Amino acid sequence: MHTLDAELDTARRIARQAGAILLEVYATPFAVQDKAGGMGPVTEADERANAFIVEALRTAFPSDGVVAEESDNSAGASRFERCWFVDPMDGTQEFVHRNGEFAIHIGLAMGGKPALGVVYRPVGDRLYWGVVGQGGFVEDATGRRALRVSDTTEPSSLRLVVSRSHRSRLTDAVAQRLGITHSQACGSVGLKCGLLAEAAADLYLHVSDKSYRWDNCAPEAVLRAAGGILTDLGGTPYSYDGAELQNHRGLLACNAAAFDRVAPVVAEFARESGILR
Ligand SMILES: Nc1ncnc2c1ncn2[C@@H]1O[C@H](COP(=O)(O)O)[C@@H](OP(=O)(O)O)[C@H]1O
Ligand SMILES: [Mg+2]
Repeated sequence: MHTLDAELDTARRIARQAGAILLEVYATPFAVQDKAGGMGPVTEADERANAFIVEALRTAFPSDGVVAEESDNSAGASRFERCWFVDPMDGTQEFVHRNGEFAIHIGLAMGGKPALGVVYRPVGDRLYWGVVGQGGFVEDATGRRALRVSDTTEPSSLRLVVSRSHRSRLTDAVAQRLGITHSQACGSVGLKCGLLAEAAADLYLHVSDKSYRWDNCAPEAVLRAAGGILTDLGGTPYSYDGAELQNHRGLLACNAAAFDRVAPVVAEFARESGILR
């Protein structure tokens, strides 16, 4: 079997280099613009990191597809056997609020499934990576540790993590239905999945249709490498072949031990709320 060692080394190197670009801009009084279509804020940092990562991936892997948040993805209707999904800065709102909770996502999907993911938090120099089926690691100044999700099975005992800036009323309602009492907020889809992958949280819910495959490809690969699961709110995995980019059906990320008890409750809630039809 192909090991993906070269892909992993390259993605980790590119993520760290892109992190340096984000930090360079973070140290300046950067301007913030609103993207068209309610797509949220964007800064010079998102755009510079996007251009750098896309160019580096195209040079290293010229025959792969590359879909990136700040690129023109209008060719997205084509399907790729191998496709990179890049979020040059996930958690732009947190970058703007200067709380450090933003990350670079570089994920590789093969045959529409996440195969490899790198999630890098420049503030704190924290790098998560994983290859599905082969495990994953987190590395920071304190060292390198293997990733493994928690084994809590009881839904009401799960530690929920939710968006800091895009928390919805619906997220609180579904948490209440599960009987959850413990929740924390954190910016970035990748950093939330990282918390699950290192067993610092057990469940993540994103109850909106306003996320895209670059938000979840690398996070899903890291989480699956650690033994976790990421699906839409109906419990169905997303396909990452490039044909559809918007996550119309929200996000559910969970440890494997509780997934079968959590997913039906979340799906029923999502159907009642009209998020799933
Ligand atoms: N109004 C909204 N409601 C829900 N999610 C939104 C949103 N606007 C943007 N998002 C998505 O939420 C992602 C960040 O997740 P979080 O809120 O968990 O930090 C954003 O990624 P970007 O910051 O890369 O644009 C974006 O895809
Ligand atoms: Mg994002």
